[in-house]
Amino acid sequence: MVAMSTDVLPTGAEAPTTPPDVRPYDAVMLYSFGGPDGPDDVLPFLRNVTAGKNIPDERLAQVGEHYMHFGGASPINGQNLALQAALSDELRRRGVEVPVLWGNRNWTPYTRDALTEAYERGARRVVALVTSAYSSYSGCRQYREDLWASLEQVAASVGTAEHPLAVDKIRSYFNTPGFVQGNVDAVTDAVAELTARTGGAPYRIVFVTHSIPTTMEAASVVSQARYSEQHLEVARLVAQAVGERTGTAPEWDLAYCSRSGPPSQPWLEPDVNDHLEALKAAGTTNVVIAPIGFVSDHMEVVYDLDTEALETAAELGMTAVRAGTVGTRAPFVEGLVDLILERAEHARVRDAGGEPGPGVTVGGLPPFREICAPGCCLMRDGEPSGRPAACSVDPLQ
Ligand SMILES: CC1=C(CCC(=O)O)c2cc3nc(cc4[nH]c(cc5[nH]c(cc1n2)c(C)c5CCC(=O)O)c(CCC(=O)O)c4C)C(CCC(=O)O)=C3C
Ligand SMILES: [Fe+2]
Repeated sequence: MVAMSTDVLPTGAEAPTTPPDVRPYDAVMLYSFGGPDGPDDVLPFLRNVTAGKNIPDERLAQVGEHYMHFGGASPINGQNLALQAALSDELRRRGVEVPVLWGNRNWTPYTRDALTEAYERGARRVVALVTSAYSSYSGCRQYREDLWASLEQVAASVGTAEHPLAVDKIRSYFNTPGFVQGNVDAVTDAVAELTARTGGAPYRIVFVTHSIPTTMEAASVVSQARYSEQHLEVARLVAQAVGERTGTAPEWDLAYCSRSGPPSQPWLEPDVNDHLEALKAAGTTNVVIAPIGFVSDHMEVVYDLDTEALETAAELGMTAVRAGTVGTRAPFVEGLVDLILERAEHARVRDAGGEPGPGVTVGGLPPFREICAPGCCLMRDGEPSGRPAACSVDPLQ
């Protein structure tokens, strides 16, 4: 006689599928930077971005000019609409019923309007997904400060003393499988294109991100690894995976774009243009430029890289291919949905008085905090910002 087991499903049977649980959240907010939709928006947008900051008029005129090359419209809004649709589709595919809203810090649709709409539609608990994968003042805390200010505005407009809805934030996701895989796929495609153009000559990968002041870099260490270390980790993982896929071991570097601020203020270097020059002088002629610092083809990518850096490379006689950004690539979108569901599970555990397990990561750095530590990313240019920030242990720290 063979003992029959009743607690094991017979081979080939489908497990009953219950959709993943997104509770306690009743809305997702894609939370982005914003950008102008046309020439008349450019100046007011730049005034929003630079309010209270020490950016010389000269630099503003220069950046305004970059937008004018593209009809006065930033590509970022269309890219966010596409990501919003892709996230909605992926959530629906998994059977998760939750609206995906979109709110920006610096242009319409503004965060306060997205949150007011969410409130009016009955949402009380929202999970925010920032369109920046890395932690620093610019990529994390500034979003949290603007979120706090937006929640104050929503409270004022609906007439409550307390914030009428609670917003949690998805952790910085640079070291998660979907973001890294999306970049591996994008760089692999670029290597294939470069190889087709050069006949397989040796090449180098120049990873690029947004430069920040060195004071902001130093303050980003509170977030578990500095801004530059976060990028070096992604670069290492991507170069290694691309090497495995292509049967090469590509050499690589990390360079920076889009610096602003007065020349006297140190920012992270080398600038990508200077770096291409140095590489050429040292004998490199073929490069893939991989903008791992950006989740889609923002103005920094289409202007500072596609216009300026590719021009520099051409002047130097180099063959350069700019790799895509993760955009709406499937591994990235699926990874973001995994993060939304992970955050929901962690919120349920905390609500029940428990301590959630660690989030999923790749590589050697820890999962970044979901609830920011006191003083996290506090400095922009050497001074504490002095503004309350949402999604932290204490909004005033
Ligand atoms: C780290 C970082 C990210 C990545 C994280 C993230 O994605 O959020 C980012 C994103 C973006 N930055 C953007 C635009 C601008 N950033 C500026 C100014 C600054 N950025 C900084 C850093 C970052 N910025 C810093 C340290 C400054 C100096 C002033 C300050 O301390 O804040 C200025 C003012 C003019 C200038 O100085 O260039 C503009 C117009 C856009 C929209 C682009 C589009 O339209 O496609 C996006 C996505
Ligand atoms: Fe910026």
